[in-house]
Amino acid sequence: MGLFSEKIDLNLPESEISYYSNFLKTENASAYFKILKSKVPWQQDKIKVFGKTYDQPRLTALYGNNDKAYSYSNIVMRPHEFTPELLQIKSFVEKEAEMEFSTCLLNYYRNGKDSNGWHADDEKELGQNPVIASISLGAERIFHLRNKKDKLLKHKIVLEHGSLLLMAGETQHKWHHKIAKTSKNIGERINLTFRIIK
Ligand SMILES: O=C(O)CCC(=O)C(=O)O
Ligand SMILES: [Fe+2]
Repeated sequence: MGLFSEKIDLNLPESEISYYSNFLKTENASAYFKILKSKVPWQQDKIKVFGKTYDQPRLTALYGNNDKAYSYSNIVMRPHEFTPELLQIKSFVEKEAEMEFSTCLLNYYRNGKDSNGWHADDEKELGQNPVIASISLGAERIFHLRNKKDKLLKHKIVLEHGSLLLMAGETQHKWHHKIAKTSKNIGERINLTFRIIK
């Protein structure tokens, strides 16, 4: 893990969110990016919006230590077996979060046009008050948070290469989050979100 990793608590109401820049050393983060980009069987899912079918604006993959599927927005994902690199990252994250995860959902944002719309990770198979641990590799993207009840209550944070974002407590019940599209000419990004699927 990075020598200068520093924990920042976001201190937003109705949430428990902390951010660690340089959670992974830059060179390790770059090596993970490269190997995951080439090794992961990235899949293109379809989403349905008002009855029309579109390509989801990013590629994804699911890894898990059980065979439990993960379903969200009409997509059912089946897990692959963890690879050595993912198990290594998982163990770093577990040490910081002081808990074990069963599953990792990976997102591959090919450029600034790829995105992840407003949502909460509140599916019932994630359990009550799920802890979500999110590692960012590659291009920086802005992570937007918006309170579900008070939509004027918003926050944003830049997710840097090698960073860790931890969301816990009632965050998923009270807040939505998204990765917005950007017209900036930016590179690719891989995101890993560790979860427990029951
Ligand atoms: O790419 C990110 O940082 C967020 C991913 C996310 O919210 C999700 O997969 O549920
Ligand atoms: Fe999410």
